[in-house]
Amino acid sequence: MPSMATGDRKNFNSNNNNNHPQFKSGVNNADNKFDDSFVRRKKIEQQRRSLPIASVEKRLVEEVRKNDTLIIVGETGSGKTTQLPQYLYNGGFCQNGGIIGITQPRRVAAVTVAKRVAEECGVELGQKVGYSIRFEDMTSTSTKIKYMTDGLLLREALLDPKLSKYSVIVVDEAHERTVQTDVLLGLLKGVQKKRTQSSIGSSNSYDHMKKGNNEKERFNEAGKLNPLKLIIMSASLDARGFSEYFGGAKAVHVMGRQFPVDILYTAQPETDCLDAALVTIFQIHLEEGPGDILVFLSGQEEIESIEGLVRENLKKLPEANQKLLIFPLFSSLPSEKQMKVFTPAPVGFRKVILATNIAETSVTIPGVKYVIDPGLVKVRSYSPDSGIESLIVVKTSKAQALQRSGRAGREGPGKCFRLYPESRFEGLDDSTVPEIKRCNLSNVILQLSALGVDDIIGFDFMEKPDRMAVIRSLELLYLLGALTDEKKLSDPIGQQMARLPLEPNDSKALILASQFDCLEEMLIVVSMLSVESIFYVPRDKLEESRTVIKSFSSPEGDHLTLLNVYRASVEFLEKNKTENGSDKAEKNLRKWCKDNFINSRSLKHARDIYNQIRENVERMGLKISSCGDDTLQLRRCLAASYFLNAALKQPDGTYRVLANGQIAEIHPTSVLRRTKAECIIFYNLVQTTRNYVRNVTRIDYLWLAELAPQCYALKDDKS
Ligand SMILES: Nc1ncnc2c1ncn2[C@@H]1O[C@H](COP(=O)(O)OP(=O)(O)OP(=O)(O)O)[C@@H](O)[C@H]1O
Repeated sequence: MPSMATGDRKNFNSNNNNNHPQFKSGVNNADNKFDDSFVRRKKIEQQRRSLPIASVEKRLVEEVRKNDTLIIVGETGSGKTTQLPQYLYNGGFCQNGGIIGITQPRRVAAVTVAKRVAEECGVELGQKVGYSIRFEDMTSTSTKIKYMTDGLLLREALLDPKLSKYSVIVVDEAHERTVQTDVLLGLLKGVQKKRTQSSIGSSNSYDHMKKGNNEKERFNEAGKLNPLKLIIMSASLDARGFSEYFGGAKAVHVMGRQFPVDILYTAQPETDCLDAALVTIFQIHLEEGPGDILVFLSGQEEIESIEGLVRENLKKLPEANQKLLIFPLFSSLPSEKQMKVFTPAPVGFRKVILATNIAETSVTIPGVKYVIDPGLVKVRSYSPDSGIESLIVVKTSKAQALQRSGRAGREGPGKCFRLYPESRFEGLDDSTVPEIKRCNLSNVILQLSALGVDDIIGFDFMEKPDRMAVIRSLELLYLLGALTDEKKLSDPIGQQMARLPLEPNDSKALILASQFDCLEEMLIVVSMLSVESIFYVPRDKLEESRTVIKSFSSPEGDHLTLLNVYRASVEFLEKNKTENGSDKAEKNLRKWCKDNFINSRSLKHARDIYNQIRENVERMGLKISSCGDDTLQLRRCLAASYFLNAALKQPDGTYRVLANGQIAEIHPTSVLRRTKAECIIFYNLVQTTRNYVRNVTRIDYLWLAELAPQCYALKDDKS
């Protein structure tokens, strides 16, 4: 655990190679008291006009008109994400009823950018400007500029293979090369071809299109679907690679950054990054001028650990120096708490935001002037040999470092403190290894199969995934019964799995649960697992929370514990509704959550997800029945669905994953951490300093051969 002696400092070397002209004064928190909506609109207008991209608006619109595919590279903060869609809208790209769709790799970016653009346009969010992310749709029939996650657009392609409602699609932050982006790029290439060739008579999508209001107008005079304009965008893009992939597509560079960012490096390598981050936070707080601090950390654990340390150290400072507000930001944090980060600090206070890389691209956090970058990131990693996907901490790439420093200097000049020497920066990889090269591909394969792509190896990927990883994922889908011997989507299981917006294992669990008569319970379990951190325990209440949380614990494991929490909350809510009415009941539920150390937003999110998946399975005609208190059925169903995540206890108390021999421990947050069941199934494996399995349930070893004979019948893995 890092500690900080008063007076600790880090020595930084500055490498300010920004030869930028003098900048205008930035927006300052102190202005807030004058912020009425008129002043704010004026300020926004002025800000928009001063963005580097503003000077090339006409040229960009012209280039999009002339080229079906365009690659745009421009510095972070130059205005690509917020401005280009507005330019295209004003340039008439929505006139024929089409929509401009902009994809983002992350939900938080899609939401916050849409909010900003709606504000810039002076419209209500969800009208002309909206966003759509999994389980949350903030669009309407009037939406013309739609921000969304790349995964969401992929799902839309399942229903409308020609993406016919879009006139333009902008793939933003393409440098991140998430697996969804890569699949999307291949798909969009195909869509462009189809759109160019299609005509009313032969178009399958015409029936689909007739349903809309103005949709017929999207056909040109020759009766063809208008071509799809495709824009690939980023600050740190290998423009040549993308251009080659798109058959020599034109690349344009938007020059200039709005404000300079001074880059500083530590003089020496840091052995303890958390400690270095902590010292740097206080160094900035005590020595630098006004401005908020954004710190990039690798995960929730590190964030919570630093949060506690900052609080402790803050108390030791004179009262005048204690005006530092701490905001965590990570993906499983309830969205309400995530959004708090974006509200300005009160006058005289400084914010410090402790974030994972969800704050790395696209987002502008108002007030941030200082960025602290320890240079590490947690990524998905997949071993085709073991078939196990895990999370590991690795060094960032140069592109990521650039994106991180780009979060400063958006409203005024900024500083980025890299917690490593400059020589290490030089040695970093230019760009991040595409996720498709390091993740389990079963979901991608399932989605592509549903789109009629059976030959995954032959699919037009920008970079081909590892052959072995494809084979492993095909195997998994085959074992789950989603694919036939001919590698086609099976009917009905594969078809049903592809229709559910979930990972293949979860979809299979729901389908099987209808046969095990426990779909009601499995819907709850899968929804609760989708939101990750249901319990929220402040650091100073660890002891107290243990007793409270114990009242929900099931000796059978975490899945049943989550079920207990959900059921208890529904019971509380229903009873309260009868006594106090809906609004009061919801309010009381939030208090109940707080008293029980439950994250109320996560629980609400789980309820929303539950309702949505329930609708999905109802539409699919699955039988929804409940096993009541017969939880044996539910555990057997979990074993039948997550059989590849089965593990056996070893004499030393660790567990051996049966499918690949990997050794892991039960995560400290699991209710089975102390009881040590003989045989378990787990939901996921996390690799930090050790291997941990999370969300664990006790099962009977013999069930595996009975319920998953395709995997276990002939083996005797107990030896
Ligand atoms: N929510 C916001 N609040 C205040 N200013 C904002 C907000 N969103 C954007 N801006 C302003 O608009 C500028 C351009 O933002 P935009 O996201 O369009 O840039 P970008 O070129 O896409 O950057 P990046 O490559 O980092 O995503 C920012 O630098 C900032 O000055």
